Amino acid sequence: MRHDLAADRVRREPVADSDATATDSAAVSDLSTGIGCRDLRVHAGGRELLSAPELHVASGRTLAVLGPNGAGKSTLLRALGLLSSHRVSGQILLDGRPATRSLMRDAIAAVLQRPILRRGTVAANVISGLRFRGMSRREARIRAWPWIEALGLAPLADRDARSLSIGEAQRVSITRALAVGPRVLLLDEPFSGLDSTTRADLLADLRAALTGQPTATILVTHDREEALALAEDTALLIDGRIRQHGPTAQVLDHPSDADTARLLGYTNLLPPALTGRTLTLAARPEHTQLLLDPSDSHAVQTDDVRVVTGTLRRTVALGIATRVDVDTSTGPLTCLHPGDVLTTELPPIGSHVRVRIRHARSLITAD
Ligand SMILES: Nc1ncnc2c1ncn2[C@@H]1O[C@H](COP(=O)(O)OP(=O)(O)OP(=O)(O)O)[C@@H](O)[C@H]1O
Repeated sequence: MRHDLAADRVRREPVADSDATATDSAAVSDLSTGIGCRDLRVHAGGRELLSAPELHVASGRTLAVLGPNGAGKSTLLRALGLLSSHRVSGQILLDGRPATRSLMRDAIAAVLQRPILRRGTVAANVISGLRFRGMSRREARIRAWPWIEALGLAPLADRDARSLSIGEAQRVSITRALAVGPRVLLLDEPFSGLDSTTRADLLADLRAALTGQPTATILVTHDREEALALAEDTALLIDGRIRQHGPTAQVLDHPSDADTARLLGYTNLLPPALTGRTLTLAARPEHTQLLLDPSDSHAVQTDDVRVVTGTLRRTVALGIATRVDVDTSTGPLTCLHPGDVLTTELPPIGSHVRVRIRHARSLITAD
């Protein structure tokens, strides 16, 4: 099925060639395909919302733009798609050339946080994107049907779109976007309102559907799991600036400073005064654990393991884990023990305790 879809897309989009679908590192630097920008700046309300000196997503690749609320993720997406109502300067590139509104309109499809469906059936909604681009009803149906099947919507094809659950509606919205064969797919937090199972299924189906397609995809999200599931590359956006950009697994596991550490779940910051190291370290709570046995051999410090001391402040049973908060001389630490830790195993609140930290990452700045 996906092979047919890919072949079909190449027939419709002569600009796409086999190089454009490559997923090796060469594709990352291929500036002649996909979407990108140079010296992009966005201003509104008398301040700069975004500054992106350079960003590029090649055809066949997916970039996740990960950032906290208000970081400028939607601002970036809208500016790249020439959809912004703000003051935008700089250059937007489409397949290596300066983009115009009409070129961009033909090239992109967007999926937003809340699916917007028209009246009519699921099938009518999916083909509406193609109809909007001037295709006859018959041809649009022929083009759209493989996507309806690939995204598992065939059993719902004749259902009234207004009767769908939010997860089903978002699936329709994504299928409609894929069916037009966009050269650029912009996804603005499309999974954020979905329960975890629905979200995981849709992410997996979308990833499979995009594989082999000459589409440059940008996913805006604040969720690390979504970035991991969908994107080969990730950019971390904080306060309107791209702080890190690279292969997803590498970016997610190597925060460079305190802000990116917090964004990536490395919420325990350990200053040099606490660890004796020259740089601040950052660690995830799940890699930070109370040493329950005073003679524990795991207490040995190595390059990868630090042991620090503090005072036990509180414990919270979370069902799948037990959270233990410890106050150190330089600030609080959060430990996460898998499963239930019996309260009888824990020292009393206020006790002097030792905490073992593994997989800590050095931050470039000592903040
Ligand atoms: N018209 C405007 N005038 C002034 N500031 C604005 C305007 N529109 C947006 N902003 C600000 O721009 C910043 C970035 O907003 P944006 O919606 O791009 O963030 P985001 O990362 O997508 O956030 P979220 O995850 O909450 O959707 C925010 O601080 C927002 O308040």
